[in-house]
Amino acid sequence: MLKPLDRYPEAQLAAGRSALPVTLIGGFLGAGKTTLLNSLLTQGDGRRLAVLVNDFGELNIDARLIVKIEGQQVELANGCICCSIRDDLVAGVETLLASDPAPEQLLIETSGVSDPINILCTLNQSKLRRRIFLENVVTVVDAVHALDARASEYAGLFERQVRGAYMIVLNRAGAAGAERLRELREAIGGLLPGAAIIETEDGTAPLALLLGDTRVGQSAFRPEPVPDPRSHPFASMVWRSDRPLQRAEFMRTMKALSDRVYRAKGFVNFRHYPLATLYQKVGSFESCIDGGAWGRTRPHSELVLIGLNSAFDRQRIGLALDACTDSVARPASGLVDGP
Ligand SMILES: Nc1nc2c(ncn2[C@@H]2O[C@H](COP(=O)(O)OP(=O)(O)OP(=O)(O)O)[C@@H](O)[C@H]2O)c(=O)[nH]1
Repeated sequence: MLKPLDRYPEAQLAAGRSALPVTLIGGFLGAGKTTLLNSLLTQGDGRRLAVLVNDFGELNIDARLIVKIEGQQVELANGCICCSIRDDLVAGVETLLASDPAPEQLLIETSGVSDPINILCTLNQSKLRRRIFLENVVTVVDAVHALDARASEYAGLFERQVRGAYMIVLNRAGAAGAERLRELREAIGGLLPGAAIIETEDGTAPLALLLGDTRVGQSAFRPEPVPDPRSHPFASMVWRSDRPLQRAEFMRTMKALSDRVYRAKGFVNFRHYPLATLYQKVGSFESCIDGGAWGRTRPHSELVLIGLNSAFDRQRIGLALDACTDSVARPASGLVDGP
């Protein structure tokens, strides 16, 4: 049997060309894509990695959360690489291909609303077609929240993300419980029979497994036609303020906004706290961790918020957050509409 990391040169020879292997990491909003990517980057295997990250919102928070690597990194924000910013995807990959020294592996983290099949079609139909080689398509599934997707407006997106994968990473497996995991495996099996499924907590999958020979590797991109680019029902906004946030009020407000805001992330400035705080929300899960010193940057808050189009009232969300700041007398915040 081939050792997992020996597999790529074999595949490259079989493909009869010298091409950059690409691994796509997709999955729904907050499923754990960045966490998985960081785990892979931290493990490393000696190859020079290039990373392309796409955030759906106007700010690319992920780019600030990804661990530093030796190789190159390109960040794309303000749209989704599967539909609205396809040209940017192709240009981003081109930039990475041209970097010196040349990368030996490209990892693309898609936005949480991306359809992997659509991305593969874009790459397949681009001038890059012969310069890259599809190594793996990994879809990260949030084991706690994913079953809710089946009865939601984004059920179709969930299905396409699973069907488009070569390998499924079931993240937050510990918190999901055995019964939910069983049900989820069954649902995934129905969409992608025989899928290779790895259960993880905090995205800690062995690098060798993701690049290894347990998946059914593909030597060519998929030829299917590009589906309707308007098919995902999500909207985003950025909320900013220079005024300190009252922490308890902010946490209460974010909870109250749960029916409209599914995903939120960003760095915030809590009153009486000297450091930045990285705030993250995925469904009902929230976390606040140390976001580092402000350094020369003036303390401020900057949050990306994403929710279903049908319930996403930007003005109301903005006003609710404004009301959590120290003084509402001075209008210092700015609202920016996302895609
Ligand atoms: N409890 C728990 N939290 C997790 C796990 N994996 C990720 N998280 C947290 O969930 C939040 C979202 O994780 P990310 O890795 O940023 O998710 P993502 O899929 O990249 O999110 P988007 O790119 O915004 O769609 C972060 O606060 C993570 O620390 C896990 O296995 N268990």
